[in-house]
Amino acid sequence: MGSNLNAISFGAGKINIDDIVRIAKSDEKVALSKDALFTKRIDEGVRFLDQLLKEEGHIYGVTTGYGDSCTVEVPLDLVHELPIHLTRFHGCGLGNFFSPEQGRAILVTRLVSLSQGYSGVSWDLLNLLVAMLNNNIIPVIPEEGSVGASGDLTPLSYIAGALIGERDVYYDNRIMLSAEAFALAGLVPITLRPKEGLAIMNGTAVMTALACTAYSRAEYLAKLMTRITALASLALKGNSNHFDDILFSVKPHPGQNQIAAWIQHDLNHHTHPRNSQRLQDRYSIRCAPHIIGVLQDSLPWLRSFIENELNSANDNPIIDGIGEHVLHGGHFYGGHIAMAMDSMKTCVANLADLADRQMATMVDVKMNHGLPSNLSAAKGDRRFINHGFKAIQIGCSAWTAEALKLTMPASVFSRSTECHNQDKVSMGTIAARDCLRVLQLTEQVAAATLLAAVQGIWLRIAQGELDKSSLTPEIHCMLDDIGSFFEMIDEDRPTDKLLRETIAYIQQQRWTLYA
Ligand SMILES: N[C@@H](Cc1ccc(O)cc1)C(=O)O
Repeated sequence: MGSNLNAISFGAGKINIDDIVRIAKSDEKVALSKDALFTKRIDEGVRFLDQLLKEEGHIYGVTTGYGDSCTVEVPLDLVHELPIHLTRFHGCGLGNFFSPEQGRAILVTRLVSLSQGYSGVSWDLLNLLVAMLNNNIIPVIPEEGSVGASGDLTPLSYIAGALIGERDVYYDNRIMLSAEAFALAGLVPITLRPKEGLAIMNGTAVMTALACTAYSRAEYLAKLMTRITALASLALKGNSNHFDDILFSVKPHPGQNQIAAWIQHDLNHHTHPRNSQRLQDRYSIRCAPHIIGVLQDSLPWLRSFIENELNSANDNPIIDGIGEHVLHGGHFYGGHIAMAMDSMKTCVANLADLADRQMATMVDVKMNHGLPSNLSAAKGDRRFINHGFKAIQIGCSAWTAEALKLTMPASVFSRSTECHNQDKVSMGTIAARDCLRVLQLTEQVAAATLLAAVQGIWLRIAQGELDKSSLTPEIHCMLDDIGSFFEMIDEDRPTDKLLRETIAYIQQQRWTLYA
């Protein structure tokens, strides 16, 4: 742990979205900070809780039942069993399991919160979390069962349960009991101290971790849809004046302007028309900066919501060991992440819709300015039996409809629960899961539209209507790269593998866009 000199450290300084995404995707090592104030906070939190227990014998969630059961006084000889019960009765998660990558993101996000030093947890607990990450022992966490406002209690119980050796983990490409994985890695499960079960579970780590990964995908999609729009405009012989910088200077949304400037650059457009003879393109090309710009302009506030939640102590009660206070509140309430995810999924689904409309325009001879029907590259008689992008375009309609359907906000579906103690909850984890699904569907539509636009450009070049030398080096480079795995569709063939490969490249953020 401490010996990892290059490891990113927790407990001093802010952690950002990119850190979480990077650590989730790799086996990058983590460590606890040696910062003096951080060390003092952890030491004093533990000391203060021990002292309170000795002197007053009464602390909520330590010597009482949980939530609505807080009026139940637990006899002192049973207090040490309470955290184990908390982890066990919340072991009722259902649905699919988060992937190892998502599990890593959740684990590290909980570590960021606990290492704020306001949760009263011990070094043993923090060290074991660090060791789990560094040995890649990742809890198998079910996706469903959190209302996102008593924290992600149920899914996070799978971290707490793993720490005491009782739940399944991913380790060494297998799923096994955490006790077994710990033994193989030379680690020992811990006994949770009073308050430690609550500290792990009573927070927003699941939704916040998912929000970090969603942010990274959405940020990339904004750039990718910008590039796809430029490619579609080239394929459609579009009007590059629509992205003119003087035009955009009169509407000052900075993100929208950025998108327009990127498209203008991609289209090699450097002149300003005195009075244009050109037709106006359909909105899915002409208004692309206005559509993608909504996401682009939202990214700063989305980042700030997510990173403030990430760098927060989001459990209850808050333990200020240095000042000697037990502070009761509701910091497990994930309202900011709920709103960020509900908003992000709306912005992203609009990109699916945008791409779907661009696709529809490119395949349709009534709108595509002289490209073949369904963008088929078949020639002569072969045209009669070949169908080009027809089924892919139908697929886009389906993926887009599904994405748009998922934009129903989750945050407005608060249910009063837990005997009306939790009578207003955030549903942030559902919002985050919806958002990830919308991202997946949108990446699918984007992959299809990207391939169609590239095929459209190749056809246009072959028809002698687009001069290759007029393209920017960046566009050349991307076309060449796509040509390395995508052959023009002339004779009908199944394209599912090609589409999956292209989606994977999008998710790996293969193309460096507008760096
Ligand atoms: N989130 C509750 C605690 C709680 C924990 C577990 C429960 O099952 C219910 C409530 C609080 O801090 O007030």
